[in-house]
Amino acid sequence: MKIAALDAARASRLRAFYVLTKPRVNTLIVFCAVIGMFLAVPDGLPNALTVFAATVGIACVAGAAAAMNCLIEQQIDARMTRTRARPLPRGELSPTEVLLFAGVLGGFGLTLLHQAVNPLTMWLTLATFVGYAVVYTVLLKPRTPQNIVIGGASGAMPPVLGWAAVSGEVSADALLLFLIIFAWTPPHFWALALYRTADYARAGLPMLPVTHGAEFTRLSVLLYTLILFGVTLLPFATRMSGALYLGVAVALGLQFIRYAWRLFRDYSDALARRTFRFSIAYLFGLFGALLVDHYLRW
Ligand code: HEM
Ligand SMILES: CC(C)=CCC/C(C)=C/CC/C(C)=C/COP(=O)(O)OP(=O)(O)O
Repeated sequence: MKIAALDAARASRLRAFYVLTKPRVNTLIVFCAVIGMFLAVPDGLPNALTVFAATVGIACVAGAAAAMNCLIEQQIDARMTRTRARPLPRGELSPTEVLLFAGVLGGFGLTLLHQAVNPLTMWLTLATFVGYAVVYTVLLKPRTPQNIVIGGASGAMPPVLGWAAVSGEVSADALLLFLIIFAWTPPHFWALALYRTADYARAGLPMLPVTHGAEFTRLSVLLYTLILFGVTLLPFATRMSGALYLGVAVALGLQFIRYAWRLFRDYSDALARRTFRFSIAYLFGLFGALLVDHYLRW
């Protein structure tokens, strides 16, 4: 009986560490990095060991960045309905444990990238970590409603990291992939912020719907969705990708614009929630199409 209770306590602590790494968000982050690795090889497949080490390394550093964000924002998280069940506000883990966990996980990831991938990828991943855990979380998020536009630069880095891991350089094509996620982030986040405005206001965070109101935010979502549509045409325009990619990008893009237009004209929290969920399926679909198109043209 006692042993069973101990096992359950250990399992729940392990689970708490896992939750700290924001595994669902980071699944898409790592997915985009892996696609970047495959697209970096003009014809053929990337080296399997490099792909494996880079994937594990980037995932570990991204998990460490998420844990640092949870550590820095524990008081804020305690005030928001969406985040108050996280391990720190619930008291499941101590701040020291979280700091150690982030240090070990991030240190392992960076060492792996340096030793088994290349130093460029390690430095770019470290810069992405600092961009999210320090520049976005500490400096921008509590200060300006443009926090996620500027901070989005670190979220847009994963395909660049993947590209650098396999090719040892950052090419113009990799920067196109960066631009796609950079333009995608505002509609992704502001759709959520629209139906979580009360949460952000309670936490004292200057998110766009809190500082500029719902209507301005809905207009901003629509404008960024249009910009995103234009940006997603660039891989085809530069011949990086072919007709299959173009077809998927246009179909997904029109659907995103439809969501954003309806959100602008006829707002409801349910629609904002659906738009947010669609934004995630959209990015999975778009990056999936880049990969399939790459190998069909090969
Ligand atoms: C500054 C940039 C970003 C901000 C502020 C942001 C914000 C958020 C927030 C607040 C959530 C809800 C998380 C939760 O309830 O636990 C979320 C969910 C999510 N985000 Fe983002 N995001 C950003 C960038 C990204 C990027 C770059 C990706 C992937 C490439 C991404 C993928 C996801 C996914 C997959 C979810 C769904 C998680 C779930 O189902 O629980 N986000 N995002
Ligand atoms: C090293 C590497 C690849 C790092 C990538 C990490 C990264 C840039 C993630 C951005 C996506 C993310 C977790 C946003 C959450 O926003 P938030 O922190 O405002 O959300 P919250 O309110 O749920 O805490």
